[in-house]
Amino acid sequence: MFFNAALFAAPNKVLAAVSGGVDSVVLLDLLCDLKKSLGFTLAVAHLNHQIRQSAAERDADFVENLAAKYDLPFHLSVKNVPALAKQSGLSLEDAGRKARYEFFFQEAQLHQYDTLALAHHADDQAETILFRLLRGAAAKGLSGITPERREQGVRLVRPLLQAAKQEILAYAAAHALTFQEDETNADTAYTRNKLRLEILPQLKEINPNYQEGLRRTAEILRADDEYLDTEARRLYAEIVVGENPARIKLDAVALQGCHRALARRVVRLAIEKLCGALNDISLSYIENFLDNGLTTISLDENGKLLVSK
Ligand SMILES: Nc1ncnc2c1ncn2[C@@H]1O[C@H](COP(=O)(O)OP(=O)(O)OP(=O)(O)O)[C@@H](O)[C@H]1O
Repeated sequence: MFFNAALFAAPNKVLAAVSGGVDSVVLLDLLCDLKKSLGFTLAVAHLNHQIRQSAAERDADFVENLAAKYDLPFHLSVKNVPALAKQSGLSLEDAGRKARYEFFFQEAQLHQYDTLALAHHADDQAETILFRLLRGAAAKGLSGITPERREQGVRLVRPLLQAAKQEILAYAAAHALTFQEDETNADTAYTRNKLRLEILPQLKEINPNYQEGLRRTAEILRADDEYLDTEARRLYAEIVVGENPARIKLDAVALQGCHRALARRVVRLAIEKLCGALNDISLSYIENFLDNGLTTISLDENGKLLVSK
């Protein structure tokens, strides 16, 4: 299935996250087409990360013009991601992701969009799973990108998750769609690019259906993860002894006494409650927290994560 149209229905108010790259340009074109037959509401959101100034402005202008071409409302935010990364100690990639999702949720809530559509595709899925596997990950990380989930009252959907990059490029060519190229995508100094450009093609030679194998593994792990997550949420409610938007304290004895599989999840849940949609928490961070008998997670005034006894 190239595009999962079943994720959309008439009363939906959809906000499409458009970076200007080919994936989200194709997503927007498909959504506009579907809107004609289903009649849902559609708008475009773009975040200017200010990472490479001239390219960032070029992308923002491009997406604004694209929204105008389709006659859609356009929501823009500009965030100084390099400064945010410095303040918080996050990588540029993580700080950009955090800023992006905060903006998407804010806009969705402000304008009552119930659905946020993102253009992740099958190659992103394979790349994400392998990247996390190499770095060390639990079932949640290896269950990959979810096609549909709910967060902060908004439904996040990825209708292109089963589409291969080649199919997306072919659609763009067939419909004469123009898009912006990200020059850094070709730079194999970045691990993710090296995976995408060098390793994934070799995996394809070994098994042309490797993406399907990874997809199936991810699906099984997702079900395991959902079950354990429900248990962890129940446990969290029992062992949290203090909770406010900047600080969470867990009961030390209860945390040390429960199974490591659940303890890891309780700590992750606490971090997610403080950091919102930052979903790439490293496994070693959580292991250190538990190994050192820590109980408290907090955010300093710059949004930096701190842990203590
Ligand atoms: N600057 C942006 N403005 C609006 N939407 C964006 C922007 N950057 C990315 N997106 C949306 O997020 C999707 C995923 O982007 P990308 O693959 O660059 O991010 P990622 O870091 O790999 O994934 P994620 O942010 O979900 O973890 C894009 O297809 C697009 O829908």
